[in-house]
Amino acid sequence: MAPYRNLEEYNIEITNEVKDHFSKIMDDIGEDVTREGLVKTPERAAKAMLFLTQGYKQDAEEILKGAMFAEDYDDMVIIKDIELYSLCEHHMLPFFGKAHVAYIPNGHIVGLSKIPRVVDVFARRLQVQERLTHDILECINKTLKPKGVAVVIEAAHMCMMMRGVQKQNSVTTTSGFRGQFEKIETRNEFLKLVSADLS
Ligand SMILES: Nc1nc2c(ncn2[C@@H]2O[C@H](COP(=O)(O)OP(=O)(O)OP(=O)(O)O)[C@@H](O)[C@H]2O)c(=O)[nH]1
Ligand SMILES: [Zn+2]
Repeated sequence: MAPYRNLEEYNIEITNEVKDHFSKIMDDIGEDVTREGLVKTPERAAKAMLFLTQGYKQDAEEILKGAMFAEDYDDMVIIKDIELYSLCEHHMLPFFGKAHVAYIPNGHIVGLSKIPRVVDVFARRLQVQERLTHDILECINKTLKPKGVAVVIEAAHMCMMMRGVQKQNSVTTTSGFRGQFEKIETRNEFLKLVSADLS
């Protein structure tokens, strides 16, 4: 399913239900939901929440299968610095950062844009960073069946910044490696290329 772009793509019934819930929350926190600036806010918030969680309606394997091409190339392919925005499942506050994904083809390469699309399918759900990392890793491993796949995510969590422990500069790094990336030399080559500034 394509990302939401305009009104018609939102299911009216679900949008209205989520809108009513937001209206109730705003009332519960002490706002006057009838004041001018807030009249459309429950609907906007409902659409924003549905946009940010649209990954539940999308099929990452289908996205990859849609652009797999037979090719002999069997060296490392790295797509780095893929920006991501997700919502932590504990507080439903954003966490955001970058994903670095690599794979070593095994007869098939995949359209490059499909890797960031897969990242988004899993990021646009309620997540923990660890599961997000593994969801991306396992999807590529299962669908593309490469010789190896690696995923590293670096992210900052708003629930640790705006509230709770209130640490502004901590970054969480998670990683997963399958196949040839389980060998230390391959993994190190990937990590070296990801941290290199090529500009
Ligand atoms: N492992 C992991 N933890 C996360 C992630 N996002 C948020 N958390 C943590 O989830 C934990 C939930 O802990 P609880 O003690 O149940 O919640 P809390 O009382 O709001 O905790 P504080 O954030 O410490 O105030 C917190 O430690 C969060 O930092 C994530 O992606 N991965
Ligand atoms: Zn959280």
